[in-house]
Amino acid sequence: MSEPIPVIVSGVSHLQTDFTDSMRELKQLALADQLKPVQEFTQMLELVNHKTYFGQGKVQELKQLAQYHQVDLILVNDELTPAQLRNLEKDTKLHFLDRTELILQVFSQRAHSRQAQLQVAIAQLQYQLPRVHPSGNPLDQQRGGGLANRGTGESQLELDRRVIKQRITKLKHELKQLQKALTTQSKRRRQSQLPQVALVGYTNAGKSTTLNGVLDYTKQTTAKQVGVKDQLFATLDTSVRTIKPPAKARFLLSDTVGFINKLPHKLIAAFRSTLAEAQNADLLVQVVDYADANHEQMIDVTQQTLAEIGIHDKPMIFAYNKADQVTHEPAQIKGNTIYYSAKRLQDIALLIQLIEQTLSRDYVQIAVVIPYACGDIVNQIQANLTIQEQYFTAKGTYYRLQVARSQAAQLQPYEIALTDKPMAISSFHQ
Ligand SMILES: Nc1nc2c(ncn2[C@@H]2O[C@H](COP(=O)(O)OP(=O)(O)OP(=O)(O)O)[C@@H](O)[C@H]2O)c(=O)[nH]1
Ligand SMILES: [Mg+2]
Repeated sequence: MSEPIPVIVSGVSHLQTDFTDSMRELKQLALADQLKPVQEFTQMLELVNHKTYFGQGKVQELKQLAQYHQVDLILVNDELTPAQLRNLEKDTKLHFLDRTELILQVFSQRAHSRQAQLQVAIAQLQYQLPRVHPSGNPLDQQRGGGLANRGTGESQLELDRRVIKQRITKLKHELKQLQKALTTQSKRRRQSQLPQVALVGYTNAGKSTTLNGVLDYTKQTTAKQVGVKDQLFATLDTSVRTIKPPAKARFLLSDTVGFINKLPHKLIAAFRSTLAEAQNADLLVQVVDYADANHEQMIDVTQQTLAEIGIHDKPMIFAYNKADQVTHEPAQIKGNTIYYSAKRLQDIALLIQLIEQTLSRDYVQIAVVIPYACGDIVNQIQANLTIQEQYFTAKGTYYRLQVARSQAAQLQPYEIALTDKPMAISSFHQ
């Protein structure tokens, strides 16, 4: 691997209380992008300078500091406007990467599936579009993989913009095709009649570790474990696993992309479909890094981001993870909240119990008659649902079932009244 590029991490403090944490997070993002922060540079301003972000004098100071440290890449803790970016690069001959572009770069390095790659590429091109400019700064050629500014004047600029727009259209088209196929998969999962539970939360909270813990606890050694890393945005794709707790009803558990403060809006929009599993879920488990002093703000960011992608009013369990770093007490459940460690199997057992309890609160009893021609549905019921009674009738198989409300809705075409018990036949011949 090549040497990490040294960078100065900079930002304007608007006198907000979480500025230090936000700068710390910017450094973690830098590390996640294989950059090496060597110096911090901050300015206290009520409002950022609309032309140069920092005040004019401060920009010269930054230039000297960069020379001193022999650094030519500066990270900025906010999203710069196209004009601020252009002026800063012109005035200093340095290269600037703002928080948005940095997050986009980290995402683009981590994106493995074609869907994630397309989503990030579209967000990156949309970010670049208003920022292409004929500055003549050779560093600009690094931005956008050589696609963007070549600095040969207006016509080249227009050409670049057109090329970017065409690429966006092409990628969006490809994404749409791909999503059609993925929607079919997700629909099939919904038809599996299993309740869907999604792990959501701030990046690095321990969502993937929790999913792996649940797989370990339920001894599902054949189900694939998901990647875990002490790094921001280790997970970019949604993974779904069927959980089979011994002697209990099964459910689907999905691991999703983590959130972060000031997550670029374009990226949120792009990831809407990746988060479809969370949108369709019957229950969300918000994993929180209890050991992080800033965890309350992380919960706020998660709630806001969920609202932005249209997820409101879903039943939610608050899962305060990494309790091992906070207390020696064993896991505890208080209402819809659990304090646990994803690394302790006995804690995972308690989490599964809370999930089951919460899901079963929403359970109903129904009776259905499934025609003999609908073998698929019979298989799904036999494999996944809690069957209380079952026998053959002249019209099909009778089942009395204990199911989540969402599952009941899917079986509605076959539903009969619980009091209405059709006559049994001893066997059937097709
Ligand atoms: N001490 C301790 N560390 C934990 C616990 N759970 C997770 N971790 C660590 O926290 C780090 C992040 O865990 P992940 O499971 O990758 O977190 P994530 O929420 O999936 O993160 P993203 O995919 O980046 O959003 C890893 O280094 C884990 O080993 C825990 O209960 N206790
Ligand atoms: Mg993860």
